[in-house]
Amino acid sequence: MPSPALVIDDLHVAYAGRGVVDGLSLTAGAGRITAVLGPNGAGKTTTIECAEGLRRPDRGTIAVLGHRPGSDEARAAVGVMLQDGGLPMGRSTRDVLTLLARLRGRDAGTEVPALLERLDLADVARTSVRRLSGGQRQRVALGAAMLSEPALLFLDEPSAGLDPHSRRAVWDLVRALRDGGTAVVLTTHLLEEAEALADVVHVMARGRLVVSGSPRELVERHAAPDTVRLRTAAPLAHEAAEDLALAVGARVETVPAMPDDVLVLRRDPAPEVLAGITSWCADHDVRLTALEVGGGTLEDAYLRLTALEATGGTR
Ligand SMILES: Nc1ncnc2c1ncn2[C@@H]1O[C@H](COP(=O)(O)OP(=O)(O)OP(=O)(O)O)[C@@H](O)[C@H]1O
Repeated sequence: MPSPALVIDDLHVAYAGRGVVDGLSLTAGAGRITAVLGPNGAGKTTTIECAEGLRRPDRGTIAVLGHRPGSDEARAAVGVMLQDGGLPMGRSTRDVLTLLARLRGRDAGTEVPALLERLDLADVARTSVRRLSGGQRQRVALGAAMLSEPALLFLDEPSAGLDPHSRRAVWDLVRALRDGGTAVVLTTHLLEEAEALADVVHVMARGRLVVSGSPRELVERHAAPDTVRLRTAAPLAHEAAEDLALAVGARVETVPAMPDDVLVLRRDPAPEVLAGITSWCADHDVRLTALEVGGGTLEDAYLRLTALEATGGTR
């Protein structure tokens, strides 16, 4: 078996004496999408910056295709999806991609128009990056990363802020890179994105690895099997969610914080429980917009794993 494209072994990083990465070890393989997940402040960015050679670890080793991060060999092999700041704002979409293609000695005349089509950017080929929408810029950044054909590509929330069509287009491109043999390392807070893309997920919390596995393994091992997920036209307040749970003998797992969030209840989804939920909603003038039962999602597994970590619990 070929050795992994990225090997992180016993990484330690402290800022002003405060440890933020604490003995982290993980790998990412060629031809695989590896997602690194974790709450804000878990140490994901710090870890990735060490792997990119932008930050020196205090302890531990990192090998990028066998090379030290930041070395010429590692730099030649690594691609990073630049966020807004890295793109030349005054140049047109086509110019940016053409310049990069030429720098890499590629056939810009053929490849750039094809890439613009693929990224759904043909209509804004002549528009300056400054005038593009956030989602369009995101796609230019991904196109730029693709042109460099890296062996190891770091992506930070590649579909953040994109509409659903563009998000799916970006996911297809990321999968195509993976299928071409690139080792893709993805950090994201969008669990749906990790579930759709990742072959392997590493969950971090407080600078440590909590668990690793495929999305399916994590769901099977860590998501609650008896789950009822419901969405309402307006998010339910905490007390209302507790009242509903009490009415049907369930436990509140997650309360919605944002308009599109789901309320997750722990309960065997027996017919009388579902009937109880709908009649509670009718009695309280609450409009149900979605009701799902059964096996959990990666989001359920993640929320349970990171909640356990926060309270120091065991799995
Ligand atoms: N340059 C720095 N100086 C001091 N502390 C820092 C610095 N960079 C990051 N930190 C701290 O290190 C911890 C880990 O930060 P990091 O950005 O790696 O987390 P993260 O998992 O990427 O979080 P997020 O999901 O919010 O991006 C945080 O507590 C952060 O405040």
